[in-house]
Amino acid sequence: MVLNVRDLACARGGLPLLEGVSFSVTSGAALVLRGPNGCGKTTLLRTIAGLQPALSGEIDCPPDAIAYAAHADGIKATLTVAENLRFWAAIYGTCETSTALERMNLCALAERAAQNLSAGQKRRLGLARLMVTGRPVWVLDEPTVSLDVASVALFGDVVRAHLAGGGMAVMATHIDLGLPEAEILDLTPFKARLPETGSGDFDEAFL
Ligand SMILES: Nc1ncnc2c1ncn2[C@@H]1O[C@H](COP(=O)(O)OP(=O)(O)OP(=O)(O)O)[C@@H](O)[C@H]1O
Repeated sequence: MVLNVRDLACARGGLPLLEGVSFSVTSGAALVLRGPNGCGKTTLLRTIAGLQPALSGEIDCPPDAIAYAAHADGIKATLTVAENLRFWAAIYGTCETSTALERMNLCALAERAAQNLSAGQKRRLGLARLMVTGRPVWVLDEPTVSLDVASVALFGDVVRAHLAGGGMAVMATHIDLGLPEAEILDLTPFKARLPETGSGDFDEAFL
């Protein structure tokens, strides 16, 4: 399987952010998006995940191949940890949740309501969800926020195992996940040019 992105342009709030973005990710590979705050990493990931349309360009990947993990963990507050994973497994038509519990160190918390988890524990549960989707393309937006050093290492192992099993990952992260083989794509050169207004830098100063 290959995720192909060709000459993609995307916008947020009606403002073009990125243009001319092209890359390919194949099974077993990871791509890390880099760039300053506000450059459009989240916007690009949302576009790839199908949550918003591209301005132009192509994304070649079956939509049901993608599992997206956003800033919000997407967990059900009143369900327990185990119930959350069973809920997601049912949504995605899979059934095995024990591996995700184990690999994200959630076994001891399995019967705790998600609303009573700490921020890092919630994040571990949100990331465990990826494992029960059974989907090969993981699109990850700052997956390590709130995670301590041990949990970052745990998640790095999970991503490595996903890649070794033929999956792939596209992620925005400022943290080293311990994936030396991951390609880095700096989005800075793909900043969209502002529409011609005739007044140049004056308008840009207010955008
Ligand atoms: N809902 C929104 N409506 C309008 N503009 C938005 C919205 N969300 C984000 N933006 C703007 O779009 C631009 C790109 O935001 P985006 O979240 O994609 O950047 P980012 O590269 O992921 O940033 P960071 O590294 O801070 O997470 C920013 O200038 C931001 O203020």
